[in-house]
Amino acid sequence: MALKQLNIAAGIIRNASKEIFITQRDASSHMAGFWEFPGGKIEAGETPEQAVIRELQEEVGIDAKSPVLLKTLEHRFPDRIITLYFFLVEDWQGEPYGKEGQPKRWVAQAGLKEEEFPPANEGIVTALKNNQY
Ligand SMILES: Nc1nc2c([nH]c(=O)n2[C@H]2C[C@H](O)[C@@H](COP(=O)(O)OP(=O)(O)OP(=O)(O)O)O2)c(=O)[nH]1
Ligand SMILES: [Mg+2]
Repeated sequence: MALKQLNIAAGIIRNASKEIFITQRDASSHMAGFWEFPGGKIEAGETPEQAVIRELQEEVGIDAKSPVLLKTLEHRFPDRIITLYFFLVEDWQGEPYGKEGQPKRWVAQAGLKEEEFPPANEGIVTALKNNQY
């Protein structure tokens, strides 16, 4: 069986106090219960930047301005290969919230924990913790 190939755009929403807005994945979803940077699948005909702007409107209710691509990571799960495009979002309109009813919280960048995120996020979480971005 061919592996599913998914392209995902996610937003690292960071405020002036160096806190990052994260949300928890639904119990019924892939990677259920893990915390994530809000985002989702890049649709046909969309650029990763267009996708992250749309996903942040849909999931957390903000209009992201000038997202900056920080890092692209590929991860192979038993049933799928995903490519993740992580964007830094420091400029937006609105106040992020769990628009789909998902739990959310602001967490200090230095207090991020790799084990709270899906395995594909390890590289980006470590880089953020180490103040690489
Ligand atoms: N948004 C997001 N997804 C992540 C992260 N890390 C990670 O492995 N993923 C994986 C989990 C999922 O397999 C995939 C995201 O897909 P998704 O289910 O959120 O897609 P979507 O928002 O378009 O949702 P849907 O329309 O299919 O319900 O990427 C992350 O930090 N943020
Ligand atoms: Mg999503």
